[in-house]
Amino acid sequence: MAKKKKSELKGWKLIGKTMRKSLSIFRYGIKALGLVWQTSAVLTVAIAIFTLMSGLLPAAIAYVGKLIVDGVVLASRSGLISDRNLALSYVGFEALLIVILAAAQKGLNVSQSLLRVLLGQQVNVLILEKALTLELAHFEDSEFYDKMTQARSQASSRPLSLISRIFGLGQSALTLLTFSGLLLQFSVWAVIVLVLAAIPSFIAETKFSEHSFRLFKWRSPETRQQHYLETLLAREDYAKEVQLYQLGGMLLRRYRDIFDRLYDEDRNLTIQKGIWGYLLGLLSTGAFYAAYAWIVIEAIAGKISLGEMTMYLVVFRQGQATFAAALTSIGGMYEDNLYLANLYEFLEQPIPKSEGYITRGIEPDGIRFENVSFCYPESTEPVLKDISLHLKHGEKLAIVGENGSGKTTLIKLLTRLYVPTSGRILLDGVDLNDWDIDVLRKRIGVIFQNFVQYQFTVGENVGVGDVERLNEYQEWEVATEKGMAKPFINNMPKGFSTQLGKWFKGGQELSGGQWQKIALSRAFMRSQADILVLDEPTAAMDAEAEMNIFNHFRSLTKDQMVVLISHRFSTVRMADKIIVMADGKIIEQGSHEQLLATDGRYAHLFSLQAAGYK
Ligand SMILES: Nc1ncnc2c1ncn2[C@@H]1O[C@H](COP(=O)(O)OP(=O)(O)OP(=O)(O)O)[C@@H](O)[C@H]1O
Repeated sequence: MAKKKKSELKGWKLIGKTMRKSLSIFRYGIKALGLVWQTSAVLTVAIAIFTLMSGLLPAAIAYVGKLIVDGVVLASRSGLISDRNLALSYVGFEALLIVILAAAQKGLNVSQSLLRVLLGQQVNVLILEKALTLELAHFEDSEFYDKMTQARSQASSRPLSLISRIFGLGQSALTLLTFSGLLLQFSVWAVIVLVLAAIPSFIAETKFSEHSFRLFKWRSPETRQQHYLETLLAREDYAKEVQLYQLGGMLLRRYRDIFDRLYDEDRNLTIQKGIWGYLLGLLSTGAFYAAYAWIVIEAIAGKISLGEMTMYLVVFRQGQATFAAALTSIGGMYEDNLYLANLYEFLEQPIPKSEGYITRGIEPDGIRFENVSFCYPESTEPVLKDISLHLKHGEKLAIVGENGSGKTTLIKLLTRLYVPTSGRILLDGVDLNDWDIDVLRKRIGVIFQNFVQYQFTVGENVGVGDVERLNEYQEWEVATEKGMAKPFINNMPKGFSTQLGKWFKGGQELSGGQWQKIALSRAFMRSQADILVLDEPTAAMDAEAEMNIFNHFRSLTKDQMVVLISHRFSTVRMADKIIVMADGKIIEQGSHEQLLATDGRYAHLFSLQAAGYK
């Protein structure tokens, strides 16, 4: 008894699970519909109307088919002209219906194609807008990156696919309902056979959808790896090293290996899907021919007319195909939903909003680090430990220290790309976190070691330093003068209008030092900023350019606070204040003279470098 109850309970649970699963296919339907409606209300309405027409017409056509056959039989028996004309008029009517159906189907196709393009753009913009709100830490988090890649890879086509399938389902439902109406006149059993025969393929479809989505999700890291290898093999900036180190063969092999692994899984899935599809299709075919034989027997027995026989056969054959298509649609919707869940997971990822709203400092105190420590996310090892320093307005600070000592990290905190794990950073007496982020960012001009080489014109490459004055020629001139880029730009045939980089037609490549001069000019372009952060700004420049810049450094940077990272002591010595970092800590600080007098780490490094020049 208890056993029976247990198995009953199990049965209910299974039914509940299946129901939930079936209902879940509509979960993102409303969202997708909203998205599609937002993209183009006109096209959405057009698709709905064409769907309705395509749903209703097949039954009408089948019915007219019956009228034609019966009309032909009648006319051949009676020999009357009026009967012949009636049969012919049915043929004409059917032709008209077919023309309308074809128009509706074409209209559906065209509207869907247009909507697909618009929707693809809309979803991609949504994804990119979201990407703009992300913090640097998100980009460095591989799991999150995977989510974004997944969202981008397919989701632009999925919302339309879901909507098309929902509409398609509606269309199939209409066709089936009208077909069932016709078929019921024959026998209710025929309707039941029609429905039952299609169910096994539905179950298989849902199962395979889930499986293929899971594969897609697991594979995200591999797919990204493949993209990366493609980039290494096919991008101009990697080509040099790939050729000279003869990496091509090895990279291509890795690329192939990943493909082979993925292909094995794909092949298995496709073969399984094919075999199951075939076997379950046999069931449907068997059911169809059983019903066919039944209808034929009834016609021979004279219980139905020839016209009715033709109609039932058409209805049965088409009805079965429609039913199977509807169930496949449901399987597809299930798959679309899984993908859309992924897209919305990405789009709805909560991003902690910057709370800061302060736009003015309390006192002109400059920058102050108070016992700042920092660990990178997902790491417990502090990269900065108890950093305290003060930089007044107009002062120039240089940071020196061995590789990996935390210099760049310190400026990432100063520019608020990251937030300290403990301690605080103040600007003019206000915690950086309390500053309005836009106001704060406007106050800072920065070049990182790995600044971006935009494939834009020379002028724009400088102009991006202050996007509000992106195209102001006068400003480009002033900034490039300061950044020592003016002479070589003047020598270029199109001056500031020269396209840089090799990606686009007519692009010209620059040398490493020339790029760096462009980057430095970009930082000077932000002349309204009162904080200038320069991470190795002259490492690639020739000695003369470097000396020129630093001889005029004070007049170039006027009253700006400057934070400069450099391994070159000739540059560093010009700063008002120098801090020496080691292992995330400040081990010495003072002016060049003070630090030399202390005869510590700085003095040692300075004398090493000076000796090298003797
Ligand atoms: N995004 C990151 N996530 C985790 N750890 C990082 C990240 N960036 C840097 N680190 C680690 O932080 C430490 C300090 O790096 P940082 O780039 O600040 O050094 P640096 O002093 O600027 O070195 P260099 O002179 O080579 O430019 C290094 O040990 C590095 O491995």
